[in-house]
Amino acid sequence: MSHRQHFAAIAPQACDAEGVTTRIAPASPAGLAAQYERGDFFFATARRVLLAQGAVESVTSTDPEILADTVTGALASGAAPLAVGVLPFDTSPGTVTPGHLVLPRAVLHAGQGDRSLPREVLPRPVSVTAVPSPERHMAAVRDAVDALRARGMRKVVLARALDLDFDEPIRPERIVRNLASDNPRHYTYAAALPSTRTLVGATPELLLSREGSHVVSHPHAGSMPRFADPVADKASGDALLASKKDQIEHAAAAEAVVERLRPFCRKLTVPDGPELVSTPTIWHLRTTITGELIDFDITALHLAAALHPTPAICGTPTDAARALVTELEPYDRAYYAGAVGWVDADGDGEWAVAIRCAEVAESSMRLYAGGGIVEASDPRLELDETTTKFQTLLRAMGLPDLI
Ligand SMILES: C=C(O[C@@H]1C=C(C(=O)O)C=C[C@H]1O)C(=O)O
Repeated sequence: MSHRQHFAAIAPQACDAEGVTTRIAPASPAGLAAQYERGDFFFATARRVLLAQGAVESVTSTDPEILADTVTGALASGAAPLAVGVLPFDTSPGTVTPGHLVLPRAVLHAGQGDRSLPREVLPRPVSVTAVPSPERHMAAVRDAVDALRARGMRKVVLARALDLDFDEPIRPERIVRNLASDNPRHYTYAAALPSTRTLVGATPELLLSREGSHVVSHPHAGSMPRFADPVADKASGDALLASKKDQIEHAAAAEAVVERLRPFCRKLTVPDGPELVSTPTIWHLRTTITGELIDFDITALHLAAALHPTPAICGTPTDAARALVTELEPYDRAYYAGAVGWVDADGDGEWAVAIRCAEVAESSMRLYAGGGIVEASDPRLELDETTTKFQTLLRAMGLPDLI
């Protein structure tokens, strides 16, 4: 039986009888972070902050093309100035996890500015479970390397999860506020999922932005840890730039983004090689790809759906890598390594890669972290890389020493 729905479910929301979105006067970035509540959509970038509340309509489909077309139609009717939401990791035929967008009841914007708020305190978990165990993850990396060779594949991205249980409710608001002040140059996000869970995270990686005819994507791939000692820190960044293994891993991601953008663009600008960038916890290789669109009817959401999943979070070739992820990871990624963002009635929008994140339930949460595996990958270093990647969330929760 196919789980694919060849339609999008459009649900008018009963609580919003008037079906009109209110735009509220510009607020301060810190003010919007302070206002965010579970159930809202929050998206903070280096340039602006968006807070969307309530829903006049929601659009849900397992087919990303149908989702994008349906959202475009709903926005054209003028019900709301923009739509916000998530795409799952698996958007292939047969996926069980739908993309989900809402046309919000209220949209609040803020421009650049200070967004630091008093540090929020979160509880300590009563139990921590690694899924799979660190040993099993290293074994999966070894299996992945064997499979890459046996199947003639270039790269696969393997992730692991961390399940935390608490003896009191978790307030995602607090995590979001800490993430937003820790990561002012990146994309801090919170999105209500079709389950009652909330996806929260702070990612450095832009899948796609569209502003008029101008499109930008910056795939990240290749990672090394940051260090408190400036000499060790610089050496780690330099080692990343010089690492052949990481350059190979990166090239797979950058080349795929260029290939997938090419049919949509009359001009594409691609630098000769990647640059070194950092988050507070990790160094990355990044390529910034810019283009000029041929057809203005292609929205940011259509483009994001066409690019996703990139080899930065899946692998190369895509279908074989996705199948290997399903074979080797003992859980369904759901929205981890999906995309999160917004699209407006002009087709403009921003979609970030949904990594460095957690799915937050009532009193439990699951954190995810993955890394690209190529033939030269070392299982121990890959395990350490995922440990470093968990730090974005763990620091925001005041738990830097948890694992
Ligand atoms: C998959 C993740 O990160 C991705 C994998 C990277 C890598 O393998 O070097 C780098 C950046 C991200 O595209 C993650 O953080 O979970």
